[in-house]
This record gives sequence, structure tokens and C-alpha cells, in this order.
Amino acid sequence: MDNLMGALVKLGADMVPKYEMWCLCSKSALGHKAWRRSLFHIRLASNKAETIRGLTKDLRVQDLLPQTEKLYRDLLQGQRYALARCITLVESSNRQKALEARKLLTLVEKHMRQERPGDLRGQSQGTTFRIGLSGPPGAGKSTFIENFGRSLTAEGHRVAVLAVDPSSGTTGGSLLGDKTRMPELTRDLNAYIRPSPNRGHLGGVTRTTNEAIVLCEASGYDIIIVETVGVGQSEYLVSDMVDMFCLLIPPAGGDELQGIKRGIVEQSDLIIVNKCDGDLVAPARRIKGEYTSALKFMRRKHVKLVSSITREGLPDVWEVMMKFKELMSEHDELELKRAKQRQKWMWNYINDRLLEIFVSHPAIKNRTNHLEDKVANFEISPGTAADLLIERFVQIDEKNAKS
Ligand SMILES: Nc1nc2c(ncn2[C@@H]2O[C@H](COP(=O)(O)OP(=O)(O)OP(=O)(O)O)[C@@H](O)[C@H]2O)c(=O)[nH]1
Repeated sequence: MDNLMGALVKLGADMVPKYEMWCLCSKSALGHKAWRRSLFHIRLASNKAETIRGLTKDLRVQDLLPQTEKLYRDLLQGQRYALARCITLVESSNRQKALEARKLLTLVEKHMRQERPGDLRGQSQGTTFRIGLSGPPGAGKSTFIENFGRSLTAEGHRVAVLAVDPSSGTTGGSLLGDKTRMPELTRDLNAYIRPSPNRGHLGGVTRTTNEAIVLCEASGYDIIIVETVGVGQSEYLVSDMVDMFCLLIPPAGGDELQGIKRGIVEQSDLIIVNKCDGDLVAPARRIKGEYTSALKFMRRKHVKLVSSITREGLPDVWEVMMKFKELMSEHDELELKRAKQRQKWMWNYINDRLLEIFVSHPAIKNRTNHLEDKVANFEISPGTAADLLIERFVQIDEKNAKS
């Protein structure tokens, strides 16, 4: 019986219903216990086959559930409701929905590869552009995006704003993504603003943002702005999913800018000193000078002055961005950057998923509290405790493989 089931696992989803039929018919022949066991294996086989099929290039639109198929078609037509629902699907942690989301994304990318290959890869001019925007709370990010975004839509661009909110996972509160922060842009038919997701840990939230970018592009948005508060590690993750990473800072020194890590300044392609108006012009110029000299030996770094309220300097910022994109595309650097980012994200997913499997495994779950206590009481070193847990996990895995 086990051999038969093993063979079934290899057969794939197409064959499974036939065997399920066979199995149902042979319930009496197999006996109740064996029948139940075989049905379980078949469901497992069907699930595995489904997952694998979800990842192959032979996947067809018809393989989606009817409602997802409609969403897929409406998404490609640029319908906002479909974009919102597709992103919600991608954010779902429900296993079935996650599988459906994976299929949807596979099909969306397939469509993009065929119809608009440059958009996925950032190959040539005229394709999509992904901008990361980080800055400390109160720097003026929403005011900047509101006015900058509106100047872009006025030029005929379609702008999507996504938020990565480092606070949402831990506190349940939200620093970003509130639609009311950008009232005008929210009403603009050529703009789409996605409030930040209110669940999951940072990695999870960021992962779905990464996928939401592709969905926005498939839906016809050519400028994607990913906003994050520059107070945690989220800006590093965001800089790994955008073409150009920008840091928005207020014209203040010392305390207010202390939260910004040096690393993120160096990671930024463009530093925008905001609030350069009224009494703040002089301090804004001074800050610009400081950053310009700090970055002068670094390639392709810019510092610009703007006032998000008077809109002064916004066209300059756009010009720098377009020049940056042009230079990157000329040398195929943009394509290379996106390709490398995809590889990095593959490993991010693996890290996330493996950790999830590890911590939720019953044999590990039972041991962690005990070992954590020992580590906290200085009875065992953190490294040894980690080794013990990992060894236990590997042993269980080997045992399972043998049986
Ligand atoms: N003078 C001046 N004030 C500005 C400018 N841009 C934003 N502000 C003000 O700065 C304050 C914070 O602006 P927001 O746009 O809410 O800043 P934020 O970075 O989105 O803030 P969080 O939502 O806390 O992350 C508001 O009172 C704005 O009116 C500007 O260019 N000049």
C-alpha cells in the first residue's frame, strides 16, 4: 500500500482525482483503516502536486479559482479594486490563500515577461521606476509624497504608494500608510495608496510589500513609492526592493537626526533636505552642506533642498531621479540590480520560512522555553543552546526521511 501511495505522490495533481475515485470505490476492498490512510496520503499528494504545479511555467490562468481569475484579469486592466484585493490575497497567511496568491503572482510575472519584459527587469527607459523613501517621523514624508506624487500624476504618470511600517507588527499601532495623511493624492484617480498592513512581523510585512510592487506594476502604475520610517531595520529591507533609495530629513541637526544610522545615509542614493522655506532656509542649507561634504567621495550620491509645502525643489528631485534611472539603464545596471534583489529575496524567504518551520516544530517548541531559561540563568551558552536545538531538529528530520 505504501509503495502505491509513494507512486501516487510522484504522479501529480492530474492523476490524483482518478486515484481518489479508485480509492473511494475500493473502500470495501481495502478495509476502513487502510482506506482512510490512503485517502490521507492522496490528499497529501494532491497538495504537494498543487504546490509544485503552482511554481511551474505551465501554469494557466484557468488553474486559478474563478474569483481569482477575474481579479487577475481586472488587475491587468488597471482596476483599483482588483489591485487592492490582489494585495490582500498576497498578504494573507491562510495556507490555501497563500497558495492561490503564489499562483497569481506566477501568472502576473509570466504576463509581464511576455508583454512588458522591461517593466520586470527595469531594462529600458519608459519602464517602471521604484523609489524608496525613508525618514524620521515628522520629516515631512507624507507632505512630500502628497505634493511630489501629484506633480507626477499631473505629468501623466500613475503613482502607487506602499508603506512598510516597522511598528505595526510589534505594537499593533501604525506610523505609516494612513490614507488621511495624503488626502489629495488619495482622491487622485491616477494614484493608488496602500495603507500599511497591520499584521505579521517585519519580514512578513516587507515580503508582501515586495510582491505588492509587482502587482502595482502589472496594474499599470509606473512609479512605485515605498515609504518607511527610518527608525529600524525596515529601511535596509526597503533599499533591497527599490531602484533608488531616498532619505528625507528635516533641517535639524543633533538629536532629531540621531535616529538615522550612518549606514542608511551611505545606502541612500539621494538625500532630500525638506522644509527649506521661511526661517528654515538657512539651517536647511547648512545641513545640505554637511551631507554633501560627507558624501563627496561616494559615487552617484546627491543632496537636494526642497520645500514640500511650497513645492520648491520638487522638479529638481524628479530630474535627479530620472538622470539616475537613465544612467542605470544605459549600463544595464538597473536590470542587474533588480536581478540581484530577486536573488536576495529568495534567501530572505528561505530564512523566514525555515525559521517558521523550526520554531513551530513540536519537538523544538517543547524545548525552547527550557533552554531559553538556562541561557538566561547563565547555565548554558547561547551558542550551545542553539546547537542543541538545531541538532534535535536535524535528527528528527533524518528519522522522518528514513521512515
Ligand atoms: N515648513 C515646512 N513644514 C513642513 C514641510 N513638509 C512637512 N512639513 C510639516 O511637518 C510636519 C510633519 O509632516 P508630515 O508630512 O506629517 O511628516 P511625516 O514624515 O509623514 O511624519 P510621520 O507621519 O510622523 O512619519 C507637518 O506639520 C507638516 O506640515 C515643508 O516643506 N515645510
